[in-house]
Amino acid sequence: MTVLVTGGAGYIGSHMVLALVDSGQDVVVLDDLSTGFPWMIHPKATFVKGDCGDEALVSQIVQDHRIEAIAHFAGSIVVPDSVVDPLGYYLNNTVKSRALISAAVRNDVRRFIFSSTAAVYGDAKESPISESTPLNPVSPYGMSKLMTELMLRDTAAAHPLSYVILRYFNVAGADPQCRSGQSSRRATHLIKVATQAALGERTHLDIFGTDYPTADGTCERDYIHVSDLAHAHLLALDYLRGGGESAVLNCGYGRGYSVREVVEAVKRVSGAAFDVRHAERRAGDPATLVADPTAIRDRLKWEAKLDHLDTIIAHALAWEEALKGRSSEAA
Ligand SMILES: NC(=O)c1ccc[n+]([C@@H]2O[C@H](COP(=O)([O-])OP(=O)(O)OC[C@H]3O[C@@H](n4cnc5c(N)ncnc54)[C@H](O)[C@@H]3O)[C@@H](O)[C@H]2O)c1
Ligand SMILES: O=c1ccn([C@@H]2O[C@H](COP(=O)(O)OP(=O)(O)O[C@H]3O[C@H](CO)[C@H](O)[C@H](O)[C@H]3O)[C@@H](O)[C@H]2O)c(=O)[nH]1
Repeated sequence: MTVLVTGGAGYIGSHMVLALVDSGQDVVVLDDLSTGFPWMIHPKATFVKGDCGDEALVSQIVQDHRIEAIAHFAGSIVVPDSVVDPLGYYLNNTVKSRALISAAVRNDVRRFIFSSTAAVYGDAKESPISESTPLNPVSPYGMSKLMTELMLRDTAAAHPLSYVILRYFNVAGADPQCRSGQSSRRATHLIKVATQAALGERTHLDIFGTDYPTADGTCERDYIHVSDLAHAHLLALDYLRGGGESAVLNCGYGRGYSVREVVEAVKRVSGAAFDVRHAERRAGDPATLVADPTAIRDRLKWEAKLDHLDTIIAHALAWEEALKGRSSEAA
């Protein structure tokens, strides 16, 4: 029995593949390499280059490899891009997820894990955010993910399919053994950008907005280590294998850090004093996004192991350093 990981050549999917292989499970990666990299694919995984929205291809993979569960990471992830190209995001994140879910149902795959996002909550009025906080995505990206959540819910009500939807807060860090990490040079995520500044790959770092209604005026986020997140996926898979009911679970630690706190921590951990500038607010940034992790702890018995900001930053720095040798390959 084998797990199909879509998007397994990308940042988070590659950590799921590591977690599966490390625990002795067989994996097929389906990835079109639009933002992923061939060298991110685990040598022990079977790789199929293709589109997760190609229902015939997915059906063939399921039959050839006796796929028991699908972990669906493939998608487009840049929030501002989704505002400029909503139809592209609805195609890649929603329409293609529909085809993948359809292939699962037609071929009797009964377990499905989906990468959703805190962006489904939009600018939430409450903190911390629980799964019952009202859903109000403010970007096509968030809406494209919410639509897939709803398709899964309705499909599971009509067919023998169970799912776990994981709503990630801010994913950061890299594999503690430095086997994978965030590799896109164009990444906009704060910790990635700050580590690049610390290593001299950027001239400076902009803090987007210093007048938010937070303790120090900068936005607060709940940063979760990518390997803790991958472990949550393993537990979700075991939970479904054990007959667990479909569930929607927030993934975060329940502790927020401001942009200034993150920048100071990157300076401390790296020992590098890079240039930090104050810039205008970035459109669409909520002031505070912090998860209430009660449900995932209760339901999956998930325990964070790497929940220290300095640990997340140290691993991100180590990966960024390792990437330097791959500068011609990372885009
Ligand atoms: N990075 C974050 O902070 C974050 C936060 C919340 C949710 N997510 C979700 O997690 C998932 C993984 O994100 P990531 O950060 O690893 O991004 P990523 O860009 O590194 O990985 C996405 C992978 O999917 C592949 N892909 C894209 N479209 C495809 C398609 N149609 N068919 C096959 N492969 C395709 C890409 O080539 C890439 O390897 C996404 O669904 C994203 O929405 C990410
Ligand atoms: O150079 C930078 C980069 C970011 N920021 C700030 O740092 C905070 C975090 O920004 P990120 O870009 O790292 O992450 P986001 O919170 O915007 O979004 C991420 O987390 C969300 C959930 O919380 C979604 O899942 C989304 O897909 C994912 O990109 C924001 O206040 C942002 O304005 C800066 O000040 N300077």
